[in-house]
Amino acid sequence: MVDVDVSGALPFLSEVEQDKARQQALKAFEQVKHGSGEGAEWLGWRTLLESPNDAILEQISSLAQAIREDADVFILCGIGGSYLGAKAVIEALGSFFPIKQDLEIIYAGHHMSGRYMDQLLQYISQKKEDGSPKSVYLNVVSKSGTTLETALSFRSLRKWMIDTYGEESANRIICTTSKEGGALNELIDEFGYRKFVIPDDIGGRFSVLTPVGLLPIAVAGIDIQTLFYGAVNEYQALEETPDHVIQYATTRYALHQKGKAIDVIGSFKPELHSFGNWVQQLLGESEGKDGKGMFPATTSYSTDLHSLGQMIQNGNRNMMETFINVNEATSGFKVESSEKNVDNLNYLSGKTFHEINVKAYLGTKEAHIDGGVPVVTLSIEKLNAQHVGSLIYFFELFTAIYVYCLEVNPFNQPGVEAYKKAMYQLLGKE
Ligand SMILES: O=P(O)(O)OC[C@H]1O[C@](O)(CO)[C@@H](O)[C@@H]1O
Repeated sequence: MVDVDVSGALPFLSEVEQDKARQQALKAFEQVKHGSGEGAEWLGWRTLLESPNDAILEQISSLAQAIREDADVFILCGIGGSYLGAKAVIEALGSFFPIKQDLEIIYAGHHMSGRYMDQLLQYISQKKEDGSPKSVYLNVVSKSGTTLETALSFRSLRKWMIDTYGEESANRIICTTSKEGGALNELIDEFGYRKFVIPDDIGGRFSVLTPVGLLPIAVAGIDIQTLFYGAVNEYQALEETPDHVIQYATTRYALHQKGKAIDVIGSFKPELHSFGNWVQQLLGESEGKDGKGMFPATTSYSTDLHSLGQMIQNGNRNMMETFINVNEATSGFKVESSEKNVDNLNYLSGKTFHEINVKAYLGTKEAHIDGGVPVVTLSIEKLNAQHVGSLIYFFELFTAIYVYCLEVNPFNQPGVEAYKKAMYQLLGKE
């Protein structure tokens, strides 16, 4: 289970403030549980875990295995919830550096850089060392099937696939979209592309445990059954004993009520950087409505202590901080002893980087609290598929509960349309 430590935030809140917020969080949890809150038709991310569909997990795993055996490159074309969850898990559990001969995952469709597309097409057109062409698979993910960034990139990539592989391209293009509607479904009908369905009752940012996230994650070689059942376990545990998630929601809500406007969400594990980006969308699109919500800012430590650390320590006291910790070391890499000790680092000889990093976390936490920043720490035991699955569901449930505390519908994102409307007008779309 995800562990929650709010002791670094409680000194900033009175008992009355905590009690009031706790009542609101308990009420919000009941709304989620009984589907009685606004937007309850979007609770499919819970039903998914209540009644797991092993057949779909199996289907995804075996397709992923076939792709892994044949592909050199797997392109995931999507934006927002259609790629952030997969990227978060792949980076959390994968390798920092490409392993030779291993399949390469490339992201596309998440911006409109022509230079990126140009270079991507050149890159996938390059021959391998033995002179043979690269074997490329393309997974386009778009619930609406109309998102411009994704659709534009898919148009170019699909053309490249057809030019390169001819009819066989149909076997190499996999579409993940809604059951019906949207341009993608028309292409699927016309060209017979393989299709995975995003359930209607699950919004993009809550979709990582559907084929949206699971196919790319499985293609990356990660055990999706373990990931999924890690989430199922967390779901079951929190239905029984929601104390941890309620504590976090209570604390964050009380701090927001007291005027905190930014939640700096950081980890001392750089492999969790993209996980922070996933949380950022989950919270940002869910809570940022009606003039309410905290700005979710993602940081990666200790790197960002040398860029944002000053601001967090001494800047405007309008922020709180959420640390995401992993208790167990992910490597035993050690500081070696040096005969001459010119750099004066021998006092650390024999210690692991993990041990030093833990001290950096503890020191940072202490300093930030002293500097007036309330701190909450969320911890998982190990960085593996099971615990990352737990963390995913924990954040999903937390988001729903916390946003209901604000009396806001967590599951829509009406504000995203404003830029689209203005952009399409400028582009002359009819
Ligand atoms: O899967 P789609 O429909 O392409 O949408 C991608 C993303 O765009 C948004 O709708 C915002 O425009 C997100 O909520 C979503 O995750």
